[in-house]
Amino acid sequence: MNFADIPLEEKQAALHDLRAVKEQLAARGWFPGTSGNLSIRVGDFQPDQFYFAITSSGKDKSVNTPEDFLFVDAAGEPCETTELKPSAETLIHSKIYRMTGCGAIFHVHTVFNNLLSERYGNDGFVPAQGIELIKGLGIWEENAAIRIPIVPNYADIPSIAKLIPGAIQSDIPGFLLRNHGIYVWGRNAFEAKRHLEAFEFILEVEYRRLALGV
Ligand SMILES: CSCCC(=O)C(=O)COP(=O)(O)O
Ligand SMILES: [Zn+2]
Repeated sequence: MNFADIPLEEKQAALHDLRAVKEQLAARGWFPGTSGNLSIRVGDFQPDQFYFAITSSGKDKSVNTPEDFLFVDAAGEPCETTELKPSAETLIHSKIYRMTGCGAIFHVHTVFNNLLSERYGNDGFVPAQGIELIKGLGIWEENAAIRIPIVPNYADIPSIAKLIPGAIQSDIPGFLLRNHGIYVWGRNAFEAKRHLEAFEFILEVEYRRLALGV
């Protein structure tokens, strides 16, 4: 399927959903200092041919403008002639889509995801157990224990993208970038947002457990 063959209504729906999620996450203060990026995939998926709408690079994600999003292909190249630049982290989104076939990917920087990725960075994962919101990740086992993967952070985004296949676990829809932020994904925007909120809740509980020594 070529980009031009994807129905206009589907593209407009993706932009509508991206704007709604951007506003909701901005209201939580999850885009400090122009950080963070969001994407939603459109059309059919093949590992080497797919398309997604993604936030433009360097924008204040807490304000709405006509230049907030653009469509790119699997290589991260804009689908249409535009002055806009896709997120600097577009290749990370592209690699996650390629590996998972998911429908939406959200990335935010928060204090809790930064602190815990630093605390557990040498272990390669943040352990979490006994938190009801683990079910928000789609894991419904009794007293589930999970390990949230941590990927080293580099200024060179292709170097990060290369490490992503090793960090993707079939049952954990996200990973931390050390001292940087969190990436989450889902079949659609609703699921990816649920995963993001669940991860952030879990990380805050684990941080506070460490702080309280409980
Ligand atoms: C200003 S934070 C550094 C860049 C970053 O990590 C980020 O999430 C935002 O980059 P983008 O190009 O998507 O605006
Ligand atoms: Zn980032």
